[in-house]
Amino acid sequence: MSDIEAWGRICTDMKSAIGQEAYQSWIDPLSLDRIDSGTAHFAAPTTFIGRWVERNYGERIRSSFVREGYEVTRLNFTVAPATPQKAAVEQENGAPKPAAVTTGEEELPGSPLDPRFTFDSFVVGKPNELAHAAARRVGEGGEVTFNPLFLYGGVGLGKTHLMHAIAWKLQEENPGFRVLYLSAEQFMYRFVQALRFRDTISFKQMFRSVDVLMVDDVQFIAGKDSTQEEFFHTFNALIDQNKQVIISADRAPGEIEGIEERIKSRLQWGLVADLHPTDYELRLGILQSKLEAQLLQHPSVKINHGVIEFLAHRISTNVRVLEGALTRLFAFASLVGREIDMDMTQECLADLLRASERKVTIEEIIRKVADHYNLRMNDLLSARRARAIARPRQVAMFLAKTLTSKSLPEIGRKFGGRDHTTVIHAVKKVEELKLTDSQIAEDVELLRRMLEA
Ligand SMILES: Nc1ncnc2c1ncn2[C@@H]1O[C@H](COP(=O)(O)OP(=O)(O)OP(=O)(O)O)[C@@H](O)[C@H]1O
Repeated sequence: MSDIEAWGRICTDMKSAIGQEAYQSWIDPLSLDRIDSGTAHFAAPTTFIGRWVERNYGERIRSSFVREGYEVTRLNFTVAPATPQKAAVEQENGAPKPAAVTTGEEELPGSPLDPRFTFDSFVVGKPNELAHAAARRVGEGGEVTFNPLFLYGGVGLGKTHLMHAIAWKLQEENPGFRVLYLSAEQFMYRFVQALRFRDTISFKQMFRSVDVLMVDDVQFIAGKDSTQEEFFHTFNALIDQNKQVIISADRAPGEIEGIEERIKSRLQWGLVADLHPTDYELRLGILQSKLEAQLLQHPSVKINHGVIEFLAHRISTNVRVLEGALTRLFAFASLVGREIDMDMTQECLADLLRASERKVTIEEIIRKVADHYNLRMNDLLSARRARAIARPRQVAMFLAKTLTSKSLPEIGRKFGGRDHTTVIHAVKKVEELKLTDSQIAEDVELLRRMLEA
């Protein structure tokens, strides 16, 4: 089955679902370019059409792709004229062309902004509160206080979401602002094109004429000397004019290898804010907000209590994976007409659950337990039998048994060369205490969460 055939079938369904007129205005002008890494890439005649389709038909298109057997979690619209074949077909059919809507944005060669990535849809928790607060401040415009704003963090933690949210907010607050958002890869592509067509003057003029420049994934220019040089000049020119620059990367400026020292140092001039890995509470908050959208889209699907908590607990890699898991569950449930329960979750997400299994080590457990009870690690490994030490040691052994796949003798060895029967006794003891001693139950739960976060 080709991607195009699948898209053809989706189009036929859409036509009957949304009506000929809406179909003609919004869906027909799109052409599917390719599907890769969970994203369906379309060419759309204008940014406006792409944005409208995302807002009004995005969920429907994504779930239609899932029904066709594709794991599509995102749609990406790039402004491009209709393909020659499509244009020819349109001419033959006399089909009306969609009205071209010109937005200020289209004059700049940036990437389209995702309409879902706004501040309203960004869930804030401890791990991302600084980055969010800084992004909000910049989004509100006004006096430039920190320049550049440098946002960094691991894969799928919300850097692009925050960048888009800033761009939306800036455009909303200052409709005349020239905000240019693009990836570092696109920056390089534009630059190489300019060199090729000997048009670097227009390139420089265009980049220096913006009010706000946002460059996503700047680590991409590592090792690309002339692009770095040009980026450096553009960056300096804008900062000199007091124009806001916002940069994102997957690590802190000082840690990006292959970038000149002078650029690294400039990148640290303003505010460097990182997005930490998500914790359980943040993941729960994000899932709850995404759940609302899924329930709206699939009103007949029911989800059992505990499933969301289970996902927040088990999938701790990145938010994109978490979102994809929820989308997949809902698509599956609506397809088979069953409610989402634990069995379905385990079965449908087996691959994701396996991949995100976090390997907790016994050393980590000993360290965390010692910290928690204000002891030294050596106390837990010692032969001392005082209750203040023996109880935490039993808790640590219990956690080692339940959170790792190590055998009882191995655990015993790690705890100062103890016998496996001591470990069995500790596990039993903590299991009993959890039922009778609420303090122990709380300690164990807290430690488990910390270790699995
Ligand atoms: N705090 C959050 N609240 C709501 N959604 C979030 C949050 N963090 C991440 N997401 C969602 O997770 C997905 C991945 O986020 P995003 O693309 O911004 O990550 P990224 O950090 O730019 O990743 P990459 O390193 O791959 O470029 C997006 O759909 C985004 O909306």
